[in-house]
Amino acid sequence: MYIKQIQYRAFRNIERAEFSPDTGFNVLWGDNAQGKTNLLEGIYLLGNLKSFRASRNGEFLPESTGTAHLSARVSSQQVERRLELSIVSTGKKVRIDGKDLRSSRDFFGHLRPILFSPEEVNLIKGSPAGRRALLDRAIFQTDPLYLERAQEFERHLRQRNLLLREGKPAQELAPWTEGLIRCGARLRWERARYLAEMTPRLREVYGGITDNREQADLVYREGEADEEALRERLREELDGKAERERRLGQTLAGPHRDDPLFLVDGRPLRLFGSQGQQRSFMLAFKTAQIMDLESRTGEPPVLLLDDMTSELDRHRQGYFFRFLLERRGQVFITTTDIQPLIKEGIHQGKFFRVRAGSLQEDNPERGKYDG
Ligand SMILES: Nc1ncnc2c1ncn2[C@@H]1O[C@H](COP(=O)(O)OP(=O)(O)OP(=O)(O)O)[C@@H](O)[C@H]1O
Repeated sequence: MYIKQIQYRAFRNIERAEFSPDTGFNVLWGDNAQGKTNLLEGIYLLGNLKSFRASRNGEFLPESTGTAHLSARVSSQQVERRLELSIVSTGKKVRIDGKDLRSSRDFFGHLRPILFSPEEVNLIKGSPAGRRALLDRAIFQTDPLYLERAQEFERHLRQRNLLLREGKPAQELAPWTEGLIRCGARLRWERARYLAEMTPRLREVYGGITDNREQADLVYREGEADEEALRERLREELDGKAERERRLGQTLAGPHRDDPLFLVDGRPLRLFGSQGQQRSFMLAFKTAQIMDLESRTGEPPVLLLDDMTSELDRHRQGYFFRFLLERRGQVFITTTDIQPLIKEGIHQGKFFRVRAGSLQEDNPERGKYDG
């Protein structure tokens, strides 16, 4: 899977930009606040319809008004498609090959970008919501329907919480409790199943980064069980908390309260992890995610690496760049300083200089490595 060509119009500080990326490495380099991350964000939006850093549509628009347009020609499994996204402050509209889509569901899966950004490392020590989001985003990349199932769960959760807050009697709550158990057990099952497949890879990669001096693990509840057993378990949890739920007016058990455990040598990183361990863990998580997605879809996903050099030391960078250089696949890397990338061997591909929201192809090292 790769982007053949991409266009931006009136998107953040990018008035108009258009480029044809390399099928391998693409380095977007320039000073701070020039628009490098905005360029990555545009790609991320074309894959996920949701940003990694903004929640309101208005934030994408210059002066918060007008319409932003993003479009890309994407090649996947030998099929080329044109993905288009228009954003106004009140919503988003999507088209594929010039046709309006009624549901965003049909938009997903044509471009699957995986992002590695420095801010994400903080999720490991932050609130459980961040760790859940990391896991949920990874699952959504493998199965876009996961989003719909998560939304269905949210709907039941909101309604059940409302009834709890209003102190409604048990019989009025019952259908929502049943729905919540059904949807909640399903989400737990999908999370456990995903992790059962990806954690062996994560352990292996983490071992590689630390020369097998440390062992990583990611534990989500008790692991995989069949859906029926998970339903029974959630029902018991809710029964046990019924009184407190009434008092507090909220649902106290379910996938929205779970906290996936990120462990090194059996100890939670959240409590005991050093900065270095958190970074290594995130690197291993992302690498395992890439490998997993690649084996499921049969083609490498598009990688977006936002300013990695600021976050990883030479050893970890070296490990990751060796992995990237060995695989096929399209990669977009932003940086203020290209020298460390060139030292790691990333001198093939295309270099784009980013200045005040515009970009120009410009390889400062051209010629040096030819032949
Ligand atoms: N909605 C918007 N309208 C106009 N300009 C915007 C909008 N949102 C962000 N910007 C501008 O985009 C620039 C930031 O771009 P970006 O975050 O891509 O920087 P960057 O090149 O990645 O920098 P750094 O290296 O510091 O991460 C800033 O100049 C900011 O003012």
